[in-house]
Amino acid sequence: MNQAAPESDSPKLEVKGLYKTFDRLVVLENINLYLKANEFVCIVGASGCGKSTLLNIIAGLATPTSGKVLIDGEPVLGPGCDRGMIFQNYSLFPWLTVSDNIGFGLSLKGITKAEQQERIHYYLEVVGLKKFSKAYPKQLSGGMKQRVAIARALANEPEVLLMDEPFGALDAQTKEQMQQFMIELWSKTQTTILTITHDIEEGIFLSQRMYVMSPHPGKIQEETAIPLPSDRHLDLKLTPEFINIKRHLIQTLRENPLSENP
Ligand SMILES: Nc1ncnc2c1ncn2[C@@H]1O[C@H](COP(=O)(O)OP(=O)(O)OP(=O)(O)O)[C@@H](O)[C@H]1O
Repeated sequence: MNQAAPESDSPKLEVKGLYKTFDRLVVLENINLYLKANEFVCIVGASGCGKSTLLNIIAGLATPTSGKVLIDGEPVLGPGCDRGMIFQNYSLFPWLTVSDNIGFGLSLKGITKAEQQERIHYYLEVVGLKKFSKAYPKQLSGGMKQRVAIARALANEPEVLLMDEPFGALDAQTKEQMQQFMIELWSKTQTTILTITHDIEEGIFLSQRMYVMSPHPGKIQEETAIPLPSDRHLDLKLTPEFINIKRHLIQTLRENPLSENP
């Protein structure tokens, strides 16, 4: 069920009546969603339901066929510094050190050298990589590379952080460490975060609200509140409250047909 934003609380990010068609294939149909400032929201859905297409449109990397995306009430017309994007494959510059990767966007924005250094140091500290400031990406583990990518996005101080399956390339243990890291980072920075994932547990653990997408065409099937404490530890995944939410979401996703698309 699509939900309009509550009137009294103007959203940080809003998607309104959004459709996307490739040739004659309708990939997204009437998507409506919102994020309040400082919220952590996940969109969960099966492969091929249009999650990446939706996130790319929100990022301004693709255009909708109709409908709009608003940040603080202003329409998104293309990529912008108000949105930081994290991809599954880290997308770091291999020839730059960790510090230079984090500072890359800052030098392009004309920020003074002194402020660049200040932000680099601050975000190195936030992601726990101070000792690796001079290392190159190839010297880092997958989880560390993703923390550099997150620090680089945050250093630009975006209004919203968008993450596309950010831990999908990591092994199970590192993935859980990154989920814990992300919750702590979110409490520290209070960034507004929208993540897409096909991992239901990850979605529940990270978010305050979730949107479930159904395929053919991609629609918002349900909005689900996650009424769990905001101070979360991985053991939360073993509690009856967590398992009940997981059961509900699994059953909701099972109502969907199998994907016939690539
Ligand atoms: N540029 C494109 N041209 C034509 N069809 C496309 C294009 N991009 C995506 N699609 C189609 O849109 C549908 C949704 O793809 P999308 O990658 O957004 O889904 P997804 O939910 O993110 O899947 P996954 O989790 O596997 O990445 C698929 O059927 C895909 O083939």
